[in-house]
Amino acid sequence: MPKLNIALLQLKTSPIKHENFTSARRLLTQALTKSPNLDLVVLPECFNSPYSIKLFRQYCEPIPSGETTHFLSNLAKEFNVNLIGGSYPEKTPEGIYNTSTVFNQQGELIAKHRKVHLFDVDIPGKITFQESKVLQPGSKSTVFDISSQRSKTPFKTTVGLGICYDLRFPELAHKMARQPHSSSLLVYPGAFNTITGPLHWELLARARAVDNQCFVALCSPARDPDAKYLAYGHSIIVDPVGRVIAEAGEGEEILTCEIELDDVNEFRKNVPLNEQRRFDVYE
Ligand SMILES: NC(=O)CC(=O)C(=O)O
Repeated sequence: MPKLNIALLQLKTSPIKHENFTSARRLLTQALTKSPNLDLVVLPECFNSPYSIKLFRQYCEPIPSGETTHFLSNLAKEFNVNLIGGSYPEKTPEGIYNTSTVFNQQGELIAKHRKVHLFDVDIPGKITFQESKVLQPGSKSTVFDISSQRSKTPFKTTVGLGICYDLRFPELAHKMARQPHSSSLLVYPGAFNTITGPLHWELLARARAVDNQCFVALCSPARDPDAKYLAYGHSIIVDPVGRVIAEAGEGEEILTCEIELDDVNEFRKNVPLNEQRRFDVYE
């Protein structure tokens, strides 16, 4: 039975970029001490800086030539682990993107996702956030294959990747999880907040898992009570049936879980939604 061992590193971000690198390395070291068979490690959205419209410009860097990409690539290679580098602001000639990079065990950049749906909301008296004031939206869905030689049960599987607000859009998840990609796991580095987190974080993770009959993993930054933006925390992993199989609290934490990849095919066989869809009716 192929099993994927995953760790979500719910780290507390600092305004000092290098402190975030130190935290990522420290948590990864602890995670591997606890679970030496880790196949995939995930960092949170905006792991190298505070999540702030005012700061994206200050922290942005080119990918792959910037220091954060170098740091992540070296980390993946040094620890011999597949790594989803949360997200960080990417500087390009056409503007800034909120971008997630993925590295294999050799430290090679194997995928890059630019947040497609920008977090533009206004809930009066509660939260106003307008990513589009500073960021450009990505225009592609992202899937990639990972394999692992670390695991006791070597495997190859397809993973879909979104960032935070992307989670609210079932169409993007469907695209990543249906044929021809058939992702068995959808990963979203995400920084929901203390307003929308309690309302929708778990609900959306479970909804995307049930819709697509796959595992869903959301990796949040830890909550920092002194920060302007209060991240929700509660990094979470949901199985293809929609059950929460691991959940963190609010503070800095490493969430690890063993994912039985065969559960995806089994549940898709038992409840064959993919064969039963009626696109003739929906279109
Ligand atoms: N921060 C986000 O991109 C999304 C979010 O907080 C929400 O959808 O709620």
